Amino acid sequence: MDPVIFSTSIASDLKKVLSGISFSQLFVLTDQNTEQHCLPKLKSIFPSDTVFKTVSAGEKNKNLSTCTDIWSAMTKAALDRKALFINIGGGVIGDMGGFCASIYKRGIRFINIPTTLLSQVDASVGGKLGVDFEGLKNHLGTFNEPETVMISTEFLTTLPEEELRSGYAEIIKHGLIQDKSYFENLSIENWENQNWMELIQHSVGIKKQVVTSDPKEAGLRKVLNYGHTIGHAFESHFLDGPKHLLHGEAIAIGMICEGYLSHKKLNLSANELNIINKTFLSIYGKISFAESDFGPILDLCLQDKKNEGSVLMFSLLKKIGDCSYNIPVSRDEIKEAILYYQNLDLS
Ligand SMILES: NC(=O)c1ccc[n+]([C@@H]2O[C@H](COP(=O)([O-])OP(=O)(O)OC[C@H]3O[C@@H](n4cnc5c(N)ncnc54)[C@H](O)[C@@H]3O)[C@@H](O)[C@H]2O)c1
Ligand SMILES: O=C(O)C(=O)C[C@@H](O)[C@H](O)[C@H](O)COP(=O)(O)O
Ligand SMILES: [Zn+2]
Repeated sequence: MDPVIFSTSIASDLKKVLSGISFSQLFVLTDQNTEQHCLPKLKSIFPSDTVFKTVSAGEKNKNLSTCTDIWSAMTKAALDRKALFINIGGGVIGDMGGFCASIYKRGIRFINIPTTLLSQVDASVGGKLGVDFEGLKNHLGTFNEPETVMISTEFLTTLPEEELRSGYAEIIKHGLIQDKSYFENLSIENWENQNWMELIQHSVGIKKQVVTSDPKEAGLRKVLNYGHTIGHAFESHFLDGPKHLLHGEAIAIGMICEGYLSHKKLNLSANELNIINKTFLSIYGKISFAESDFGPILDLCLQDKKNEGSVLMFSLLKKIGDCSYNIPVSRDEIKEAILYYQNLDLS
């Protein structure tokens, strides 16, 4: 069975899925927003002994302390190894809940119901699970696939616009790394009004094709990380402060900086670099930061999972729709790329 179900009637489809799985008990994880906006769409179908657990929302709670809280709730409920864990939420809940399920009693099965655009187009597929640690993105984690992923655009109706916009960055990424015509057909000026299901299905198709050929990121899968070396560094650096960036906003910055590196190191044409810059700047604008931010952001890049020893390895574009990986980049070149972003003209 294809583990990804595109649903137009999420409650009845989940009921059907559950009737086909034998489990001892259900454990349902939400965050405070998905408890309010998404759980009510499904609650009536859960058996009366279902255990519900809600955690605080957002990236700053994607950590071991929240995992401990989740594992305590699972233990208190005496979940056995035939229990089924259901994640209802965005990428934070999917990554962290999947991780908690995969570790508890050496692993119980889980289902993902992604409720943000970002988690539907990207985090839904590929089995990357984990949490942040000591300020580093997804530093602790594992690969493990859910039993099923159920995607419904019904959830997007309550999603704040900035979260929709954040998810759109991963859609643009999919075009840039693998599919030029997908990128060219995105209506950037009118990005809020799209046929979301069509885009989700296309993005999931691209992602599936990549992760099927390289599930554990030995090689090709690194292309999905375009924009993420520098993007994750920005996301981590600004996590606790007033300039907090959503994942998609951070990787949009990363994709501009890494577009510059692509131009410098792989001859991405000036014209295509300009198109990439205009695309991201028109949707995400520009953030400003100080000279004092550079050092910590560069240090964070040193911890990227694609690096080999002390060599920083990037995924960069040869042209739009064609991404290479394992490209060594020096600390000075990263600094130059961030300066390039800082000096870009918004007009
Ligand atoms: N595993 C992967 O392959 C993968 C891929 C991409 C991103 N990620 C990770 O995903 C995370 C980002 O995911 P995200 O953008 O979904 O963030 P998120 O999970 O924090 O969700 C964003 C916000 O939207 C709220 N929300 C979720 N669904 C809602 C709904 N339907 N209505 C109203 N509010 C809703 C959440 O409570 C949260 O406040 C990052 O941690 C990133 O590292 C993982
Ligand atoms: O699925 C992948 O592989 C990706 O790199 C997709 C990214 O969009 C996603 O943000 C992922 O969580 C990043 O993984 P990491 O290995 O850089 O932590
Ligand atoms: Zn991402």
